Amino acid sequence: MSGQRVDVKVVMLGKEYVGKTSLVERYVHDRFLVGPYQNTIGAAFVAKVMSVGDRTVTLGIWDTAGSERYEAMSRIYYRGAKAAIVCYGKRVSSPVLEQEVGCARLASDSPSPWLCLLHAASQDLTDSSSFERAKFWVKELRSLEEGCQIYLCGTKSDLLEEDRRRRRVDFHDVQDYADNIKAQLFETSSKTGQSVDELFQKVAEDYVSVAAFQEMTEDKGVDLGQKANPYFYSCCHH
Ligand SMILES: Nc1nc2c(ncn2[C@@H]2O[C@H](COP(=O)(O)OP(=O)(O)OP(=O)(O)O)[C@@H](O)[C@H]2O)c(=O)[nH]1
Repeated sequence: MSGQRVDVKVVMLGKEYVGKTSLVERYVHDRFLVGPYQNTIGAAFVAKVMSVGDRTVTLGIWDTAGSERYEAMSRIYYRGAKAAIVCYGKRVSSPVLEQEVGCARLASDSPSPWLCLLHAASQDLTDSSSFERAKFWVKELRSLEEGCQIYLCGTKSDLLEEDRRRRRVDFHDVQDYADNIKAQLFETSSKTGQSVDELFQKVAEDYVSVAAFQEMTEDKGVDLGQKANPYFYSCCHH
């Protein structure tokens, strides 16, 4: 990656355990890692080269740590980002969590496996909502990073496929919220790969559209007809 130019800085934001690292893993390496949950410390960076039509676009993806302990660091990583993928998870009912929590406990190398169990449980069973945390990041980005396009991402959709009653964040409520903040909404599964490529492809396509629009306005002035597109519209305000 050294010397390679990154076209689009993308930052992954969202509560711990929501599935940000898994999303990046699925997109970049097309794999879903099973095993004990390993929280991100600080942030991780990866770049991926992709095509949009006849253009080559390099996404530079910063995967931040979801733990509130690292909140100040996440702020450093979203500076100058052109796109933010803000993740929220559907809260799921206890059978799945018990399974996940159990895995964390059994597989842990920790000398105190019960501490590990309690830690994992507190992240979902007693957690109010990762959606609230997503809103927190959206608010920050809106006020501090106006040039950053936001993509809301509902993760772990495979868990819902198993049982629709597990849905805790209503899709239509989120869609309304996404419309209000002019964000695009995706529901993904890193386990099955559902909509993961589409999400990152959209990020790159939007970058190419905006770059083309900027070139056009620099050369020929603004075509007001283009402002019917909400993405161009918000772009014109930056
Ligand atoms: N079933 C299912 N589990 C998932 C999915 N994505 C992530 N997970 C699981 O959820 C747990 C947390 O995933 P991570 O990707 O590490 O979460 P994160 O948001 O990066 O967490 P932090 O690094 O703490 O911020 C792991 O045990 C994953 O295997 C998914 O799409 N489906």
